[in-house]
This record gives sequence, C-alpha cells and structure tokens, in this order.
Amino acid sequence: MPKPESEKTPVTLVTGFLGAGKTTLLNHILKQKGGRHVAVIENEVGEINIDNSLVVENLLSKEDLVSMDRGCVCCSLRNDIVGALRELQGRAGKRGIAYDAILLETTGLADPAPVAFTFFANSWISANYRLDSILCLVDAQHLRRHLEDAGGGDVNEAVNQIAFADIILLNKIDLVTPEELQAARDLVRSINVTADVIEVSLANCECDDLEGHAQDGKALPGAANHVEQPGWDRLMGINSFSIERALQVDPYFMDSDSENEDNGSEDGSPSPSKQQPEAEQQQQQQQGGGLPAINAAQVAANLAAPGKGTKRGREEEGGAAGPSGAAAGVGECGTHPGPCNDACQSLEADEQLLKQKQMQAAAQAAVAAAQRQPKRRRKKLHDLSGVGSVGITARGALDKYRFNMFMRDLLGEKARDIFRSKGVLCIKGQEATKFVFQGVHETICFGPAATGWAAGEAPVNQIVFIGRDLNRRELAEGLRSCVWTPLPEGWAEHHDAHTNRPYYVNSATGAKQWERPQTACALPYITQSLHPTLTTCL
Ligand SMILES: Nc1nc2c(ncn2[C@@H]2O[C@H](COP(=O)(O)OP(=O)(O)OP(=O)(O)O)[C@@H](O)[C@H]2O)c(=O)[nH]1
Repeated sequence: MPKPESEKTPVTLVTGFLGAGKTTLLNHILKQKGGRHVAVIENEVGEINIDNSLVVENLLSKEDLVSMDRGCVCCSLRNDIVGALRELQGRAGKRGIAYDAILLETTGLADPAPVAFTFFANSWISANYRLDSILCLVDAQHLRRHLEDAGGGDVNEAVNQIAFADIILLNKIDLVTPEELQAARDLVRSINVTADVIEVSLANCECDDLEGHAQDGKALPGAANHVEQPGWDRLMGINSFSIERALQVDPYFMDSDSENEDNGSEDGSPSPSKQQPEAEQQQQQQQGGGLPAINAAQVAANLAAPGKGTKRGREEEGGAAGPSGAAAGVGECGTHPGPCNDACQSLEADEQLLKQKQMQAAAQAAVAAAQRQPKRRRKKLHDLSGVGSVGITARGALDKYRFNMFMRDLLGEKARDIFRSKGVLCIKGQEATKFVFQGVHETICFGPAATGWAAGEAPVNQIVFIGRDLNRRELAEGLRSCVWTPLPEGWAEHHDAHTNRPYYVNSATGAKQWERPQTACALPYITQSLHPTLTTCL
C-alpha cells in the first residue's frame, strides 16, 4: 500500500559535472541539518572512493552513509538504488529513527534522467520515497569547456544535468570575472529557463599548488561577485520535481531504457531483462527515437552566441514564482498586491493539492503512454568515448616538491582531458597529517583534511584521475617517482634558495645533480585496479 505523498521520505538528487562542487554542497546542506536525520548515498566514478571520508564528518553517524562504488548509477546501478535505500532503511530501523531527508549524489558523468526515472518505475521506491528535487551544480569557471565537449550529434551529460535540474547552483563564482559570470548565466539559461538559479561560492580554495602559493597573491577574479548563501529551506523539502517538466525536456523520460527497469516488483527486486535487440536500438537512434529534446546543435548555437534567443527566467517573463517563491515579496503570494491573509493560505493549499493532482494525472498518463508505445531506449547516447578512471595507491610518504612538479607538468600538458583528480596524500615530514588533494582540470587545491588518519589507518597515497584517454602506466609511474626514498650512502639533499627545488650532493666526490639518486630496489609498493563496471558507461 503506497504511503501518502506527505509521508514518503524525500530524496534530493544532486547532479553536476565532475568537480562542480557536489560533495561541497552535500557538506553545506549537512551542516544545516540541525536535529534532522539525513542520510547520504554516494556514487563515485573513480576507482577509489575519496568522497566518503569528506562527507562522513558532517553526518550524525557513519551509518547514515551508503556508497555505490561499482560504477555509474545512471548506467548500470539503478537497482543498486533500491539496495542502498533498503540498507539505509534497515539501519534506521535498528536505531529506531526515520530519515527526514536523503541526499543522493550521482557521479559527475551521470545522466540524471534514468536515475530520476527509477523513482517512478520501481514500485517499492515509489511507494516509500518521493523525488523532492534535482539540484545541479554548475562550475562557472569550466562550464563552457564542459558544454563544448557536446559534439558529434550526441548529447553530453553536462547538458542533460542542467536541462533536468529544478535548482541550479551556479558555483565557483569567486573564480570568474563578472563578464564570465554573465556568459555562464546565459549558457545555463539557454539550456534551462525554468530552474531556480542560485549563484554561489560554496568553498574557497585559493591555493593553486602544493606549496600553498595563493594565486600569486592576486585577488580572486570573482571577489566582487554577489554570492548567495542558500539555506536548508531553499534547497530541501521543496517538492519541485515535476514529471511534466521532465517530459518536456525528454519526451522519452518514462520509457524503459534498460534491463534495470523494474515496474512490477513490490520488494524492489529486478525483473527479467527486457533488452531490445541492438539492431532495433540503432534503427531507433538513427530515426531520432529517444533523443532528448535538448540537442548538441542547439547547445552549440548557444555557445557560439551566448544570450542569443535566451529567456531570462520566470521573473522577467512575469511567470510563476520559483520553488523558493523568488518572484513574490516576503509574505506575498504574488496573486494580489500586498501581504497574504488566511484566505490566501487556504488558496495556496488548494493550489498545492491541485498541482499534486495534476502531477499524478500526468504521471499516470505518461506511464500509460509508455506502456502503449514501443520502448525507445536512450541508452548509449552518452558521449563518453575514451573517458575512464585510473586509481593508484602508493605506499610511502610523497616528496612534496616532486609531487607538485609531477602534477604541474601533467596538468600543464593534459588539463583539458583530465577532468578531475582527487586523492588523499601522505607527505614526507608531515606523515601524521592526512592531506586532501583536489583538482578540476588545471585548478588544484591542497590542504590538510578536516579529520586526520583514523586510528589504525595506515597513511597512504590514494589518487584518482578521471578523464579522456588516460595513460595508466604513465600516471602510475609518475606518482611512483614522487614517493620519497632514502638516499644512497654518501648523498645529501639540498634545496635551491630561489625555487626550493631539491638537488643532491655527493659528499665523497662533490658531484651535484638535480636527479634524485636511487638506491637499488627502492621502488614503493603500488597497486592498480581496473574498474570493470565503468565500461558499462561507455
Ligand atoms: N574556489 C572555489 N572552489 C570550490 C568551490 N566549490 C567547490 N570548490 C572546490 O572544487 C573542488 C571540487 O569540489 P567537489 O565538491 O569535490 O566537487 P564534486 O562535484 O563533488 O566532484 P566529483 O565528485 O569528482 O564529481 C574542491 O577542491 C572544492 O573545494 C567554490 O565555490 N569556489
């Protein structure tokens, strides 16, 4: 028996391209939870989960976090959402609590549509949970670059993430000039005219290298940009996800698109595969079947002329207020001049009810239409060719200077293709401190983690690279060369007075060299693991 909507646990889907600030937003929200019970479901694309430890400190209990690390949730793991929700439900039951809200962070490469679809297609989920809203983080600094990757007729995920959002957090505005910010606003609006757009700077990471040099002492380009600070009420429990809007963005939103679909099972267990023959799929894709309404050509036109043909959102169109009621003044419903009275409140309640009924009707109509029509699959429309992740674990403390140089050279050459790099590091001389390394293209950020190594946790270096055409061997060898090793007998390390670059002096011969002399068999132990499930995204 499905629960009434008001009794279902609200789930907020957090999307956004790699490095846009999803985990930072989770922490921003979690810090405002007060006495509410909030759980987090994490899905990481990287081979090693770095984000868990960055979120857990803001949860009431470690039990409130569940990870889905076997791949990308939009492609292969939709049934894992059922598993994750069941796991949380079981843990909450044992503790005698019920969750007030659940945050589901997708990978930066996920298409939100199939994930959202799961909340309607799976009967157990739809009986117990409701999709409250889709929040999308947009990196104001790298937006254009991410959208420009939408080529060749396919739709890239950055576009879909923006198109499907109910709230867009245009983030990192501290890193862009007012002109760049305006261009980013125009791009966002050209893809999604209805979302509530909030301009934020959720974190402030100013160091641009491991030596802690803060942007050469210059003020950040966006220092003068006006930053909003959205509170809990603006982001959570807003009930702004609308199937009607999802169907406008993607007319095939409610279509079955994978073997993960599960329409009939009450307990959430998967039903047998209903996969279409490949030839049929290809034919439908060639005919445009299942193509989302936002296409690459449209975005390309917007990129060429930002602002052209765009609308400026509800306020300028004189439309309805956003989820936050932004179009009306405080205490005003916007339907008449001046503040609200009791009659307005009951009007508002009636409107809410009507809206819910309309949504239910639209959902029923969409489900009925989906059952009547032949299934059109959206799968394999991702433009992720060559995108993968490489995770490396290296034992031993890193030589900070070498690692800094390794990352600088790597990103100097390949920043465009390395979308994301992140990890935890152990630095020689500061072994007791757990450092966190975060990179988004060439922007890097490095500093001590909020919490140190856990009791019994061996200090280790774990780093994940996510990007296009990554060379696993080159990356592993590069990191390996950064691990500090003892010098052979007779050698000593010195540092250049100007650059701090280390050089080596042999006390017996007086020889000096930049290259670090190696002792035989001094190579550190390194593990590399393949990530089998990621291939299902490609
Ligand atoms: N300057 C600046 N940096 C930010 C801002 N928001 C986030 N960052 C930094 O951007 C980096 C990536 O942030 P995350 O929150 O990990 O991004 P993400 O979307 O979760 O990344 P993935 O999980 O890899 O997709 C981190 O170094 C953050 O500190 C911001 O508003 N300004």
